[in-house]
Amino acid sequence: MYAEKIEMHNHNEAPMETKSGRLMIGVKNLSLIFQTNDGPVNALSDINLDIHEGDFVSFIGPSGCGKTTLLRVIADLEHPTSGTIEVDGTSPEDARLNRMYGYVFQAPALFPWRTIADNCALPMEISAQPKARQQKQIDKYLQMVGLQNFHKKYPWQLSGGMQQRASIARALCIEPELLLMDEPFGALDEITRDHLNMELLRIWQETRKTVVFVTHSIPEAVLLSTHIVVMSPRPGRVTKVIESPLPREKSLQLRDSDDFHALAAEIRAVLATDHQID
Ligand SMILES: Nc1ncnc2c1ncn2[C@@H]1O[C@H](COP(=O)(O)OP(=O)(O)OP(=O)(O)O)[C@@H](O)[C@H]1O
Repeated sequence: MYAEKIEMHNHNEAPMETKSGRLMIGVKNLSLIFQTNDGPVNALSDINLDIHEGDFVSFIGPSGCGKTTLLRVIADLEHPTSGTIEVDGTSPEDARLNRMYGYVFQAPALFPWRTIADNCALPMEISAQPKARQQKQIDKYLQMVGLQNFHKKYPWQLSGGMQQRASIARALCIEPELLLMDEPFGALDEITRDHLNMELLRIWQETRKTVVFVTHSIPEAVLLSTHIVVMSPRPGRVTKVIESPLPREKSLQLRDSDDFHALAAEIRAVLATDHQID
């Protein structure tokens, strides 16, 4: 079953017991300083965060607050300067080697010379999965994202939204425990974005993955998330973790509800405490 809690705790407090579900990501007193020619950049400062199995967690905050950096630390693409992070009880490196991650970027990052099916196959080719298994996974996930008739097309023959759906299918093909998504719909028009938000919610319900999602959009964070991590810049800190009171099963009409507006207003107020959202 899904866990129902995410907690932010201060340094001296032990992490709180979870009501249910296993701890997928545990971050303690984590800081990250980039050394640059212009001097050190404090990208993340003293981050404490617990994310549980089945949660849909969004990171929101203004440009430069460290959302992508934190996602990359989870994915073992960056390493903390101090503090610790565990992913399902292991290091991010072990989690990466165990293929726990599916990563979806803002740009679909599909190879133009490969068909959609062959793009989806790539991570499975790298992990030397049998061809029959690759085919089964490609069929399953292209169907799930509504691209069952596009196996043989090339990326440039698809719209931006379809390309992004293909990149989600590619991430899901290796059956990752964790889906890490960095502003995946940021470059899309609003109508396509609405559609893909609903698709993503459906896929999340179907697969029961844990999702960590970076966004600049308050409505998107409210619509999608079970928990919203509000971050502030200079240095990047977690200002507040808000647990959503909205149901897990959602429709676009929910955006007209009082609960939706109240949650959006709460996020806006937290963001406004130390900065303006860009
Ligand atoms: N490889 C790097 N080397 C040096 N500084 C970096 C590096 N990557 C990120 N930074 C800096 O770290 C800070 C956090 O960057 P990050 O990209 O994580 O922010 P963000 O919240 O994701 O921003 P955006 O919303 O614009 O994508 C910024 O000041 C950025 O310039």
